[in-house]
Amino acid sequence: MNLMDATFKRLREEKKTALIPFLTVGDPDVETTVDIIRELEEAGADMLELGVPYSDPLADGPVIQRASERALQNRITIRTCLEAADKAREAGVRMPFILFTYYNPVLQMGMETFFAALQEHGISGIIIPDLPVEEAEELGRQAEQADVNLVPLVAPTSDTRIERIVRNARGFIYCVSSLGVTGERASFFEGVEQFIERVKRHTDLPVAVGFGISNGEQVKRFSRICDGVVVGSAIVRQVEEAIPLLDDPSRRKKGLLQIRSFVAQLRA
Ligand SMILES: O=P(O)(O)OC[C@@H](O)[C@@H](O)c1c[nH]c2ccccc12
Repeated sequence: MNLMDATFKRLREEKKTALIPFLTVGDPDVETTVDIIRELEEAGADMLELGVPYSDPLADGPVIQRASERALQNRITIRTCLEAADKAREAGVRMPFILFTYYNPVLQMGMETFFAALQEHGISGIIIPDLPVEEAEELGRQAEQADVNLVPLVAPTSDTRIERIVRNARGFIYCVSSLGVTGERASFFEGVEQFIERVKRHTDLPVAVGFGISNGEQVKRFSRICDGVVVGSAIVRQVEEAIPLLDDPSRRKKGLLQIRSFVAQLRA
């Protein structure tokens, strides 16, 4: 059991749903990312997806694509993301970190090096959206040895493959609420709750939902049936809109508070 598992256990005892933000590391810069991580925890985040910016974010909508472009100007790599995690720990942040990366940067780093680095930096989980299912088994084994949870994504179209996808999962199951790319959504398809219930029948692990969730109403709706709710684009947009404040030392605190209050109202 690692910090992520212990956190889900505590939240279940408290009958609370985990609020799981996603942030692109290095947007607008690493120091600001560390400051934002602290604000997110203060605002009630329970664990955090640390996004490794990537040049070809196929599954991402415009908000996160723009964040990746800004972050890539700072040449952010998996290693810089792990260093940012360390800096957040040094700043007193205690929540579990989930490294979110496309598969290519992992292949470039090499599996052994990648998992050794995750272990060294105390990363509790990884999400790799474009990980081929046939490679998930081997990667799951290496993750298990490093005490890192390989969190699988299950899409509404995964139907017959849900069983196979969740079989060697650890940590939690990430139900993708909608088809298409990430990005705030005003509504979700009719059967989204039934889809989540179907996934829950195939696993004893906590089940979280993400994609499109952008306000307190939607968080509340999914908190009724999920152990976790992921919010990415809506928060990344807050970061984007706050950049002029964050870049101005005299208004930086105001920018950070703007992001914090957005996340706090998601929880309310
Ligand atoms: O941005 P949204 O719509 O709130 O969705 C969460 C999402 O940002 C995060 O989990 C994520 C970022 N990039 C992804 C690519 C695929 C699946 C999930 C993701």
